[in-house]
Amino acid sequence: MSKKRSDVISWDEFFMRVALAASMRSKDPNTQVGACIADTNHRILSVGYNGTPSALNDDDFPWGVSDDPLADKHSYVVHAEANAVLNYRGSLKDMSGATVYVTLFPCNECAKILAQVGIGEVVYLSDKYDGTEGNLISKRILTSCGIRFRGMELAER
Ligand SMILES: Nc1ccn([C@H]2C[C@H](O)[C@@H](COP(=O)(O)O)O2)c(=O)n1
Ligand SMILES: [Zn+2]
Repeated sequence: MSKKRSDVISWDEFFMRVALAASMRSKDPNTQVGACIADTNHRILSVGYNGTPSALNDDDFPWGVSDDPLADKHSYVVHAEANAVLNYRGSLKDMSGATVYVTLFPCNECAKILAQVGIGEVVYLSDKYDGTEGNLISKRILTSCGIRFRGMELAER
């Protein structure tokens, strides 16, 4: 009788790879972000990536950055974490204590949304905006709300 496989990927790696796969759907030429929300029973609740609202034709909107808010992508893009929360079709109560796996550390706006739906933990791959104003505010929000956060790395496969 053959033995079961023991070298399976961890839950952390599995959910982060789902988030990474979601990020590959992003049309943003500079920063592609994916998020995967998993509950305490290791079930995926929702997935999202950064993009314009689905009712909006993303060919008609800017993908660059500008001093003019009308011509700046940030004015039109919904963040990956926000989309993951908004895409969920179940009861928001299910998100209580859930973990969000995100390829980029959440901004302060997303931190508020994650706090409001009761997310318990944030696991992130990159923190490339570490130390910026928004990043510091985000960390203050998460810490004050008792939301744990930790970085992780993905091995090359
Ligand atoms: N936690 C985050 C942070 C940013 N995003 C999105 C918003 C933009 O599409 C892009 C950031 O663009 P950049 O300023 O780096 O050119 O990433 C997100 O979805 N989640
Ligand atoms: Zn955000």
